[in-house]
Amino acid sequence: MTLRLNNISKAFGATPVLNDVSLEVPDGARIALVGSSGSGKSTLLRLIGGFEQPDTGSIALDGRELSSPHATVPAHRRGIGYVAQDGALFPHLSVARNIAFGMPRAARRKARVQELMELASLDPALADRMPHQLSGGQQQRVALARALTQQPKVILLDEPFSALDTGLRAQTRQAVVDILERSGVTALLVTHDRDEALSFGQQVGVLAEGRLVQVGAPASVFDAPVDVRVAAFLGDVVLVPACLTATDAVDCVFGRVPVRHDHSGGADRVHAMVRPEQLHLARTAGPSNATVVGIRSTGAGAELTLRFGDGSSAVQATHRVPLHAADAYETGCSVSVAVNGGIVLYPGQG
Ligand SMILES: Nc1ncnc2c1ncn2[C@@H]1O[C@H](COP(=O)(O)OP(=O)(O)OP(=O)(O)O)[C@@H](O)[C@H]1O
Repeated sequence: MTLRLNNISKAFGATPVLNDVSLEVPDGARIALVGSSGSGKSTLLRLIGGFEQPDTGSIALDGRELSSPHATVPAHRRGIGYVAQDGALFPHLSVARNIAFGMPRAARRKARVQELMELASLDPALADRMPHQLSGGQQQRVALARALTQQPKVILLDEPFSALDTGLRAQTRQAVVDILERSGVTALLVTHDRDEALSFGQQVGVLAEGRLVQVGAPASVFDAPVDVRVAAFLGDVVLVPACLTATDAVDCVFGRVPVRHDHSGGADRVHAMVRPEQLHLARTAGPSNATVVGIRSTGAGAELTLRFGDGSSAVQATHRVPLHAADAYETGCSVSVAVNGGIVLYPGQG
């Protein structure tokens, strides 16, 4: 069931919230939309779910228009399931009754509830528990099982893991991905957590101030962000002034480095972006291009603050090293830093 958003815009009063958003979610795909707080993520889900109407544009599911300037299909007729941030289970109903609640009365069979609990990797022994007797991760899986009872064509997940602590969040996310995969349902997740977005699905979309600024496979969006803002939103960045040579390479503080993606638009001044994970460090008594100006223990290792260049053009970056390698460095020491892989080029400031 392909979900298609065409040129969706939405304002609340005079405040524009979504601006010309188009997106195609292919049948059975999982897509994560990531954006900072207030970027319009929940509003977009609410439009797809039918809880709000777009000002312009249309939403269609497998060619059937759900929202358009001419017609609107009410929320309960869209075949779209919704899982909220806190799961929103009925506190006075057991797990089994929470799940059965979403089923048509005639279909409320114990076997079907058990089937859904199994699909959601929920121990059958939990069937009679009340929501407050479950962990946060179990509550989210019950919420997902309940959303699946109506056999929706699409499931919308609104920051479903944000209330969980770090370990449980990753574990529950993987469980939910497995459940969605088994059920084959098309899923759209919104989150402000970049790691969550990058590990959820086949595609990730970045929302910034109501615009969908980039959509693609997680690795390609992480590797070739369209601008510095998207780059910094999805991961740590090191941005250094660079000089474009004639041979698809730049000269910068790291020496001559190949260009992997050029988003500079032919600007006179350019900046090279690398991820700190690409840096390769070696302590040196010979020629160096950086100085260690700070060392901070992170438990599992150390985070080095490096300064490249000098005076007004100095750039600072942090780089993590494992525990066994941390002893090789001290504040003030010189290091030679090389870049693994190429750089991404953006217009420079000024
Ligand atoms: N019903 C409403 N009436 C007026 N303004 C609204 C309404 N719903 C959302 N907004 C505004 O629209 C903007 C986008 O809100 P939205 O909840 O979609 O953002 P979000 O990206 O999901 O943020 P968060 O991550 O904080 O939940 C915000 O400025 C919000 O205040």
